[in-house]
Amino acid sequence: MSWKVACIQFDITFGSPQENVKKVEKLIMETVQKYSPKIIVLPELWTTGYDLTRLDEIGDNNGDTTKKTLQMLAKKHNVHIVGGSVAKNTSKGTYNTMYTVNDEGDIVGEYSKLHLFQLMYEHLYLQPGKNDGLFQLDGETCAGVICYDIRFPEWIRTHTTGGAKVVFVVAEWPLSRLEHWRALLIARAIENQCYVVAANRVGKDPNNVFAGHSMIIDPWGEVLAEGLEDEAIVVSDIDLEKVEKVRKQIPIFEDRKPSYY
Ligand SMILES: O=C(O)CCC(=O)C(=O)O
Repeated sequence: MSWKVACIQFDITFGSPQENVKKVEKLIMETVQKYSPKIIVLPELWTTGYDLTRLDEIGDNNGDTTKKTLQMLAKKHNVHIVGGSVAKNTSKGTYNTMYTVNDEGDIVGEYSKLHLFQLMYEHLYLQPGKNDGLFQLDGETCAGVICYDIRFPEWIRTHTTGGAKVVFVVAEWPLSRLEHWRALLIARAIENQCYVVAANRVGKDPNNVFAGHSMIIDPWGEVLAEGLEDEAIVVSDIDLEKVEKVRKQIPIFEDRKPSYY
């Protein structure tokens, strides 16, 4: 199985869902026209940005509007969409939630960020998720995680021991820690012998400048495509058979000693 994947890295208008939805509709159309990808990946909190103090007002009730929008776009353009994440408002609080929709418009994945990033005050405004990020696309097991999650190798390992061959990462990662972003993503790909497909926003908000540098990394740790710090579509083909090849060459999953860890 080979897929063309496209990460759309763009600047998010702070606290303005309507504007951001319009922009994403246009960007998805352009991406499909230019590259015909099988999968499109969006960044974290792409409808609101980090306007955390106003999430009650600008978050999405149960994610309903986001789900409808992504379903409509996936069907219209015949593309799977790993829909970044949005603020989902519920009676139990607000979650930072990723929806994945297949090209038939079915919601195949819903994951709410588990590790909340205290440095950006997420723990004061958001609830941690309780489910894993595994989902199926074209019969292949994939996983989705959100930004700070990549600092927790045990979490990503849970997904790859659960069968994931591709780990999608969606983020609003600041430029000041760009080298952490790059190193952590490459390490997660090497240690799990999986593809890592990571979409990060660019631009700035009142508190941060964001790094961009969306990356597509193969199971050997080679960077197949990488953005810079401006708006871009980062595209590569990924061949899922390479996961098996690398796992045979250095059989990490066979050689693990989980009873000692
Ligand atoms: O871990 C980091 O340095 C950045 C994490 C982050 O920005 C986030 O989770 O939103």
